[in-house]
Amino acid sequence: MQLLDGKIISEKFKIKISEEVVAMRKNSGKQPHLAAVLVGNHGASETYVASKMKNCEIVGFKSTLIKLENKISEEELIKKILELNENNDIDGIIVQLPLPAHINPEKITECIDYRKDVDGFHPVNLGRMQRNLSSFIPATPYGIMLMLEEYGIKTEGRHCVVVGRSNIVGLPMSILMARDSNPGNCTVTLCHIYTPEVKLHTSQADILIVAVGKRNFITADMVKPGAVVIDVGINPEISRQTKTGYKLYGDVDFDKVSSKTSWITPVPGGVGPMTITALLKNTLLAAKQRLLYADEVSLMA
Ligand SMILES: Nc1nc2c(c(=O)[nH]1)N[C@@H](CN(C=O)c1ccc(C(=O)N[C@@H](CCC(=O)O)C(=O)O)cc1)CN2
Repeated sequence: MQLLDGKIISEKFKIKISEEVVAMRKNSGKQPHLAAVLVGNHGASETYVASKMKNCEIVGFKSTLIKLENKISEEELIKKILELNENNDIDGIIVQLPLPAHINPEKITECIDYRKDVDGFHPVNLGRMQRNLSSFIPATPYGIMLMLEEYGIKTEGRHCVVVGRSNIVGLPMSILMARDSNPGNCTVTLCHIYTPEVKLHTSQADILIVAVGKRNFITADMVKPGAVVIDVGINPEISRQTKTGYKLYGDVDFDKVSSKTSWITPVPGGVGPMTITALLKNTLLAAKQRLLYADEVSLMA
């Protein structure tokens, strides 16, 4: 078993991004700028957004955090996003998920200018991605693709099983792995938490990607010997010893599964850091596109 180390890979990518930012600033005076909208006081979201802002600083981006109250109306939030769309200094916009229950995330996603949608959640980006056209790819699946590429994992002709069909991870992941690309060109099965006898599918996977948000969902008997296992789950649990603080667990029973695999991601330190790095790459791309095609209607080639 070998570890797919997201921490190491993400550091390598961040060095490359920083170098590109230095060159961009020197040649054009432009500095990529990410705006993050955080609604309410969701603890984990606050941590993730803080990490995004810190990483922007590390690679030399500008960043703006817009913190809004939990009780903000959908209309007010849309108004805020439309202002960010119009702000010429901002290249990328993200709205941290989940949103409070009274706000429809689909409606919010569609309000973001797709040319600034560095989360890649807008239907235009999803459609373009499915057609293998230039687009922003959702950060977690993009981070996984970068990791597979970096470690030289062969995907072509292999059977990839994705468990979890969310719009931000499972669904786009299944599209990317099926696309005519490298990584990609897999035979893909997309399962979800209600798929009957999910083990019948997972145990046939050469590449198993799991994003269901349930600790120990994948046990050793569900994994094919020699499989590549990518664990997207982040499940915090209070430490049993200290009863204070928490430890993070994935969706895969790492201790029992890892010895059966050829490659596996740890949690933490696997997919999570790559998610942030992929967002930085998307923001840099947005800034480059805006610089190149400042007066064009469409920014995508
Ligand atoms: N607008 C978005 N909302 C959400 C996304 C997203 O891509 N865009 N994804 C997730 C959360 N997420 C990013 O926002 C995210 C999750 C985890 C990590 C990460 O670095 N995890 C670390 C552990 C961090 C910790 O100690 O808590 C790891 O796995 O090593 C980064 C980003 C939902 N919402």
